[in-house]
Amino acid sequence: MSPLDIDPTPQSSARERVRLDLGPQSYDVLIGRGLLEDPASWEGLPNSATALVVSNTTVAPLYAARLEAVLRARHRQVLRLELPDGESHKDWASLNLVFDALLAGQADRKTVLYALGGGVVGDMTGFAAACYMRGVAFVQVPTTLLAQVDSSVGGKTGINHPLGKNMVGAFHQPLRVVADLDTLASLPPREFSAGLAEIIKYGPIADMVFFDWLEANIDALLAHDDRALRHAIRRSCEIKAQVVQLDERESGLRAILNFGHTFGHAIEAGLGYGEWLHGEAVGCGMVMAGELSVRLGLVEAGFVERLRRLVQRARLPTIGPALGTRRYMELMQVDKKAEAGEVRFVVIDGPGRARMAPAPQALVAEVLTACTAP
Ligand SMILES: NC(=O)c1ccc[n+]([C@@H]2O[C@H](COP(=O)([O-])OP(=O)(O)OC[C@H]3O[C@@H](n4cnc5c(N)ncnc54)[C@H](O)[C@@H]3O)[C@@H](O)[C@H]2O)c1
Ligand SMILES: O=C(O)C(=O)C[C@@H](O)[C@H](O)[C@H](O)COP(=O)(O)O
Ligand SMILES: [Zn+2]
Repeated sequence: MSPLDIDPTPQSSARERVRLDLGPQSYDVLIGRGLLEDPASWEGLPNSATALVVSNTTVAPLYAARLEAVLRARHRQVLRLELPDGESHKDWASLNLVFDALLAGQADRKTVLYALGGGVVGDMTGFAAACYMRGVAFVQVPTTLLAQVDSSVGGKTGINHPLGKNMVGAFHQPLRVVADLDTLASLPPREFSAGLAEIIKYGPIADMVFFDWLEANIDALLAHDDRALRHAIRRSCEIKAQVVQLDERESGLRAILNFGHTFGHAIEAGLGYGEWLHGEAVGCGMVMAGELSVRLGLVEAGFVERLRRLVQRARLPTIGPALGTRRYMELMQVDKKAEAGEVRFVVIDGPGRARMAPAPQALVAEVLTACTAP
């Protein structure tokens, strides 16, 4: 059997560990089953007086009690906050609810926040932790596939602005990431597919062996095959860790993790946050950015066909909404990678390699015409 094939063995209880080497801010990403209730997952974290579990109205009823039970052995006071669910609530109002809960609970500088949920909860909790008393510690407990392979790792935190995605935020690394695969059992299929988009992303930008593996195993992933899931999550975290270690604050290289996001964020903001999931917008955005790379003469059309096919097999859209070319252009101006008014895209510079590049407006317009609904 090739090492890339999946052996249909029963679910394993083994835990895996990916290390993010960031000097004094280094931390582990733990990946496995039963991690929420396992005291070993939390060993070594501070035993401060207060812990605040930040979750939302969907995830808290499913998993907060399990996490709190184990945290009660470590913290005298374990508080819980259930935020409203959804991308449209990744805003100042929700952020303020976190500060309200911290102040009402007399949280001090040693308080630890636990972000229990998907990327929305994780990004907001991290940002609240970065701000409260000018910075307290937090732990990521991701419960979506997308959060386990991407958002919980790397320390980007923040909220949306009506005019642009993640426009207000901070870099603030967690103390640890505890990714319990058991939580994925309750994840709706559409959300699972959204997570696959960020997994697929790592192939074209960094690892074509992984891309080949994804082509061979996308159906196993959709079926929640344990070995496939573990491999995909671990490899995604390894690649993200390598990139973040080299360029934590995105002065250059880290921008490759934004492949598909210039188009994708425009879709999310243009529709009003929440109509398309972040992963859906990124899946479609990667195909658009791939098409742009072809038009810039950087990669063969055949490669983008492979990417499009994989995105489709992951049950993600590849045709963007009909916002109109001018509106797309306006929305993309707000992208954080733009410099002096010039939008820069992450392009594929040959399979498995990415970089940032400006692009002539005419080519971007061509891509939008080819890849959006009439
Ligand atoms: N910080 C980063 O590096 C980074 C990276 C990628 C994405 N993001 C951000 O992450 C967000 C998207 O994250 P997401 O896809 O996790 O969305 P999300 O946080 O909105 O979660 C998706 C949905 O699944 C529900 N849910 C979560 N866990 C569940 C579970 N185990 N069972 C059942 N339902 C569950 C949530 O309540 C929500 O309704 C976006 O805001 C995006 O900008 C950040
Ligand atoms: O970690 C990163 O760096 C990423 O770009 C990961 C992205 O998947 C993620 O969506 C991130 O939040 C986008 O960052 P932004 O700076 O473009 O808002
Ligand atoms: Zn993303």
